[in-house]
Amino acid sequence: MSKRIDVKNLDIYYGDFHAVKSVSMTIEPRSVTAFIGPSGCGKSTVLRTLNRMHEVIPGAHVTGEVLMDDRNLYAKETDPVDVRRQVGMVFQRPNPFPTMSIRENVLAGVSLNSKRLSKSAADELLEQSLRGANLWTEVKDRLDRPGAGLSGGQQQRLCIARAIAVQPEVILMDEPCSALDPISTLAIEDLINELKSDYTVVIVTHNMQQAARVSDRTGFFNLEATGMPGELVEMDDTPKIFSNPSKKATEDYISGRFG
Ligand SMILES: Nc1ncnc2c1ncn2[C@@H]1O[C@H](COP(=O)(O)OP(=O)(O)OP(=O)(O)O)[C@@H](O)[C@H]1O
Repeated sequence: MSKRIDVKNLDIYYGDFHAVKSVSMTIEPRSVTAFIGPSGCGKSTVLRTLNRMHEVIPGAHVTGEVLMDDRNLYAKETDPVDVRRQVGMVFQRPNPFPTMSIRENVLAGVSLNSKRLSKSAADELLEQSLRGANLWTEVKDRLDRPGAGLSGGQQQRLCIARAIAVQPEVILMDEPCSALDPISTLAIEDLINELKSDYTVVIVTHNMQQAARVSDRTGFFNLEATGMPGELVEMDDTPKIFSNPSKKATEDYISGRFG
């Protein structure tokens, strides 16, 4: 598990609108990479191209390449459903399936991928995924209760357990803590730190302290003006980005001079 991603000359469009231009970067395996930058610069858009969720939007398309350990995710023969199984995603608002129990929520993706599991294999995967998401001890006595009955932070960890259950290589997180209180946020941050020993993790965050706390590498995105495409200004080791960035725009942003 855990793969490297190489993005090469990626241009991203919504119909005629050129949203992000010419992104090239490497995302290292077993590490956390954070995307930061002002609103509208394309952080979430870039994130969604890493598991081909972008193209689900009518008219949306990309040019360029996204390679996962040298396999082009946009090659003709690549099945986007398979890509999304290998590259899982966690969203801003926890989104457990409201009518499903905790158990069903965790195993939902596995059933969708039409894997038939024995009861004991399903139980094992359930426990392993919930433990991986640091939720097992809190829910082990109520696995058949609705997932929607958990607190916001627990629901987000349930969504992470659901993502882990299909055994992905990469986990994408789009502002996973923005709907959570500070205690739940810390729980998710601790979890992100643990997840990187098994997965490649990419997180979009508005919170620069969070990027500094959880990530090994940080990419700063920016756009020159409204209506212009966003671009990756620089990507480097997180301590370097926050203490001695190479570009003035990055320094202005992290020192709060704009954004
Ligand atoms: N579904 C869509 N259809 C058309 N344009 C879109 C769509 N989603 C995003 N955009 C546009 O693409 C650009 C980048 O948006 P994106 O949401 O990726 O930025 P962001 O950096 O993640 O912003 P934020 O920090 O506010 O979430 C913006 O101009 C946005 O309006």
